[in-house]
Amino acid sequence: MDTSYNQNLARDPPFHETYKTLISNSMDEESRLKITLKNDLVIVEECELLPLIDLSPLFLDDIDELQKEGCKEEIARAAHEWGFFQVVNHGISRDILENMREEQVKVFKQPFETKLLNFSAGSYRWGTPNSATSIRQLSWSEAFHIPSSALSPSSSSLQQFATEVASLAQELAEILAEKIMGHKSSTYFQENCLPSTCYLRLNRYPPCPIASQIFGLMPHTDSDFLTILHQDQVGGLQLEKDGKWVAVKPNPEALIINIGDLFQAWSNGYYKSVQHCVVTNPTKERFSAAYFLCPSCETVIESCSKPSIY
Ligand SMILES: O=C(O)CCC(=O)C(=O)O
Ligand SMILES: [Fe+2]
Repeated sequence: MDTSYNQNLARDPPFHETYKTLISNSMDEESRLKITLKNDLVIVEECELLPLIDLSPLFLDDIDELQKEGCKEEIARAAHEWGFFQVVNHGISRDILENMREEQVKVFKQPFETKLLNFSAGSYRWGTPNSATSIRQLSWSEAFHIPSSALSPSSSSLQQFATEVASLAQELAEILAEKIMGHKSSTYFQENCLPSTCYLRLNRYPPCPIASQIFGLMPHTDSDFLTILHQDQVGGLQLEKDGKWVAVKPNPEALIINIGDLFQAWSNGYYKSVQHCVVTNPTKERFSAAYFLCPSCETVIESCSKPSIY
């Protein structure tokens, strides 16, 4: 066995050992039924259609109002029709993104035992809680879940990323609110989504030897207002569109935005919180970082129009 393999073993969570029974049961089941994950919903080719929005009109001073409004309209339309979109010229520099990723890789390179020390504090998780009864309920990934306010200056590139991405999230949320309320909105998101309630999730998806059968991250919707995601170039993110899984093609210049359950409720169903998942890769590890715009538990969320469907 070579050294790099040993190093990987030391840092990877013990998926195989822990889920031995579920994995071997599923192997038997697969050979009997010839099923794979991909049979659940039809997969279309990597999606070129996912809206890609140039945000530069929002940040340029010498741009006319019409162009700004056009950009805001595009954002609202994508949130309504897809619940997911990509943005370029988002104002977060390549340096900040690269430094954040470098720091993220270091955090995950720690030995598994060291990462586990954060487990009880709730900031580290791997796999899926013991409740899984089938291999399809497992996630082949590990993650750090960090409230923005807990980022220490020693993790300055993570902090810098969180600060920049937080202000982009606020800006997008205000635009979405403005478009649905029909007037410039207030400071609602600034007041209710504070650094202590918003958080950063760093995800790592180790290569998976049984990639066709197991999710990297099970299908779910996000429960926040909106999420901003930065993924690497490996790919694996899929979202549900018209009853199909659509693969999101990585774009090195883009950040991915998705609407969460709270915005869906707040907008009375106008903006869509869409199911998404991550599929595993047999040979490559994958990293992503997500910022979740969340209010405090006391915030009352009411639909902005009546009759409310929630
Ligand atoms: O890793 C990804 O691409 C998606 C992550 C995600 O959906 C999440 O952390 O909620
Ligand atoms: Fe998600």
